[in-house]
Amino acid sequence: MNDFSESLMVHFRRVERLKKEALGLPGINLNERQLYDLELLCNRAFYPLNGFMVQKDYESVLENGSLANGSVWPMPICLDIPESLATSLEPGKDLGLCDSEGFLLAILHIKDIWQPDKRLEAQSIYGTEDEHLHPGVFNLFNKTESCYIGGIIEGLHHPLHFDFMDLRKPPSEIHRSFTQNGWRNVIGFHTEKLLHCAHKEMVLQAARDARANIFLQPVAGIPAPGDLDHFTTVYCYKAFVQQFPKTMIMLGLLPFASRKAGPKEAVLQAIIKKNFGCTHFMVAPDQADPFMHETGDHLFYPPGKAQELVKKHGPEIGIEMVPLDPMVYVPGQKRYFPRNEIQPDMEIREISSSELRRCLEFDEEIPEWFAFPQVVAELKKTYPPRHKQGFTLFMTGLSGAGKSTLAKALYVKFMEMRDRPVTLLDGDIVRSNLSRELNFSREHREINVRRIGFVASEITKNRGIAICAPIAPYEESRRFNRDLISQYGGYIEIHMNTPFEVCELRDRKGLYAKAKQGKIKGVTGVDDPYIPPSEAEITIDTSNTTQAEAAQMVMTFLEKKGYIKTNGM
Ligand SMILES: Nc1ncnc2c1ncn2[C@@H]1O[C@H](COP(=O)(O)OS(=O)(=O)O)[C@@H](OP(=O)(O)O)[C@H]1O
Ligand SMILES: Nc1ncnc2c1ncn2[C@@H]1O[C@H](COP(=O)(O)OP(=O)(O)O)[C@@H](O)[C@H]1O
Repeated sequence: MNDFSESLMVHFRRVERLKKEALGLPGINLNERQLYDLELLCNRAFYPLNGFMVQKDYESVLENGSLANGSVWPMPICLDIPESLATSLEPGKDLGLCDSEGFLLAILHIKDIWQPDKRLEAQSIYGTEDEHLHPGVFNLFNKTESCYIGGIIEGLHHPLHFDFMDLRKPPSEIHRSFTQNGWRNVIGFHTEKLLHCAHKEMVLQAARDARANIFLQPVAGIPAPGDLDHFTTVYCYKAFVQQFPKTMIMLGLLPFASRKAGPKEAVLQAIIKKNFGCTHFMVAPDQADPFMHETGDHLFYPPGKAQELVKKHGPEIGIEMVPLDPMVYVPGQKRYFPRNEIQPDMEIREISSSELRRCLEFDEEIPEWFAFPQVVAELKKTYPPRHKQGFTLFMTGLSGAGKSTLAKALYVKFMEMRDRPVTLLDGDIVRSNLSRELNFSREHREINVRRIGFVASEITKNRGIAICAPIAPYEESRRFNRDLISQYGGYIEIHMNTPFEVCELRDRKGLYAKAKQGKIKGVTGVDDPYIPPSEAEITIDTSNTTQAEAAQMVMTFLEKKGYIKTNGM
């Protein structure tokens, strides 16, 4: 047996022994954030940490920005557990750490269990206790359990990933590749943004100044609402890397749960980059700011603070800070300039991320000075122009307001267009198929409406047209659906605000008559409320609008917003 197979055997025996030991252990299924932390603890990206923090390290981090032994460490890496579990555990015992399906990944040898002072933590790490001002504080107060548990970890398996395995190499392998390639100076570039032409100039400038190669390490972590899916971003990064000479740059993904703690998080990123073998670390003025996608006036931390703090701790960590100076395009000279070198008389060009998204949605050209065509091609696969995206028409209103009639008219129009699959989710159809067991209580109506929203979101995601026509009397479930569906395509709420008296007169199903006679209770508009939508895209009163006019109003809206092209209709 050679050395390699022998060490593999030792590893398998250890895993088998630990698995047996773990059979009788209490266990906990980790959430996404905890899994990312565990992965970086196990693969040594968080070196010198060898487990979730113990109490004295945690307190020292909050007080001094270092571990109890004095080595720089800016933020807690703690495992939070509910109090009910904490009271059943004790130091000296073990806890199994599992993924969301209960698959055992590691064993924690418990050293400490304590209740943290979250206000103190918020103030020390984020610089505020106001959860409305900072998403990291919001998560700490609302999405973090009340007890922390610390101790050394013995890893059995790495958390499972099925995507981009070639880009998920651990620090030891990446470090080895640098050495094999003969790279002595390597600049780590940690990013969560899409990268375009100006970024290439910034990276080239930094590489020239430091005579270094580049390790581009985008974050594969927990997406914020409105973020692109990470499949698209990774393909964009691959396309970006192709713009450099092959021997200059290497791409790797970092499984990392960002806390958006600005300067302190930038120091943590610097430690991680050092552990991957980088000698330099590129830091943006707004690095890890919770509002880094926005303009300078909206940032939470003072611009440049992250660069300052990394520079200060760089010598101790063993990594040199390289400032990433934002560049802008000057069309008069057909080149990029650092923003701080722009003179008042120089004309500059920029495209914000929302502007870029708008250009993609309306199929407008994206200038080559801004983005590489290969990156744009990847973005276009995810953001097809609006007329190729899916969308949901969500009609809401009293029974008899004209929802089904309009829904059917539109269904026929879209079927005639034949460019996207169309699904009609009328209130009655849903009630007799998806929601047969539900009644008309508030709770059941909310479930019913959310179910419709879920189905519509799947249809929209797959680029179809969903036409929904429930009463949907409450704002909560309508808002829930709006937020869910708009992630995948268009969401257009149509308020059918036909007056109650008109609906009552129509009473095609005899619903109102039965309510009047006291035969049924909880009828919307009679003895159950209808809360009108506050932000409907279209409002239609069918007491003074014909069926054809109502359909035309919707089609005109869709055309104006780019969701349909009506030539030939
Ligand atoms: N108590 C009560 N209140 C309101 N409506 C009632 C009730 N009982 C039965 N119906 C009939 O059920 C049809 C579908 O209702 P929805 O599923 O759209 O309602 S909800 O969105 O869940 O509130 C709805 O269909 P439409 O007339 O097409 O709106 C009603 O005719
Ligand atoms: N734009 C309209 N103008 C006149 N009558 C309408 C219009 N839309 C619907 N109606 C009539 O109102 C009644 C109820 O319409 P329906 O579409 O079934 O309402 P809902 O689905 O909101 O309960 C039907 O008899 C229908 O013919």
